[in-house]
Amino acid sequence: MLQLEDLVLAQGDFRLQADLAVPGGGRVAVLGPSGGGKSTLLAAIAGFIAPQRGRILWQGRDLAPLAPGARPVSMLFQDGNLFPHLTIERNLVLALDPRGRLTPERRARIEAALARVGLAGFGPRRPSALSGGQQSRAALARALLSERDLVLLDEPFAALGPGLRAEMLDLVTEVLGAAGRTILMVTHAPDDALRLGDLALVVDEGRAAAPTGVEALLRDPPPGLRNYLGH
Ligand SMILES: Nc1ncnc2c1ncn2[C@@H]1O[C@H](COP(=O)(O)OP(=O)(O)OP(=O)(O)O)[C@@H](O)[C@H]1O
Repeated sequence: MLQLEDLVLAQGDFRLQADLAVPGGGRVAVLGPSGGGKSTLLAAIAGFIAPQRGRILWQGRDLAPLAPGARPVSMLFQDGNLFPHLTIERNLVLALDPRGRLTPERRARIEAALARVGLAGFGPRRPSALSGGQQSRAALARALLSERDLVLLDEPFAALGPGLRAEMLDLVTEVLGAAGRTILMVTHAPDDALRLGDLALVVDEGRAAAPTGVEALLRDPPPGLRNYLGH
């Protein structure tokens, strides 16, 4: 379980409060208007922003003393998930060894992860030789390899067309969901929220609300979300 206990985050004049829990293995869409604080929330969980107050706990353990790299968190952004000068294989080995040393055993694990996301044989290529969708798949393979319990996705597929986005979300559910990962994904698209899983949380007016059922939330959205969704 991920617990945000009496949390207050600050970015300049902006303040965000959260007091909520996400069940282990949950797949949660993070919804809310632009500038509401969705990225701020994820950045704090990943350890890029220190809370002003409160605690972030994973399985009862306070994450405060842990630097971002030591947290049980892997993060996917819209861009910049892969180092452009490294092959896919070299990018992926970083999930297994921070110094990037390839061994036959690591090579085999990388190839298996690539096959899992439909990229068998792509290891020797550089990211620039992959399409946008393939790059997203490679980033997912890295998250799978890293074996970190919490996966935070900040609009990772926003640049992809609707068909490809749906495919990637199914892959997230199939590959990371099946591995028991707890997933928080920022999205602006209600369809994506429904596709990801059964929970959603709203970040609006300085507060991150507790996760609730995504279908009920979208059927009867709170006022801030209603305006944002154009209801
Ligand atoms: N480094 C910073 N310094 C000062 N203010 C910041 C900083 N980063 C973000 N903010 C402010 O914090 C607020 C929340 O931003 P955040 O990026 O978390 O929102 P968001 O919900 O992810 O928005 P979007 O959907 O547009 O990506 C905004 O008002 C933003 O201007």
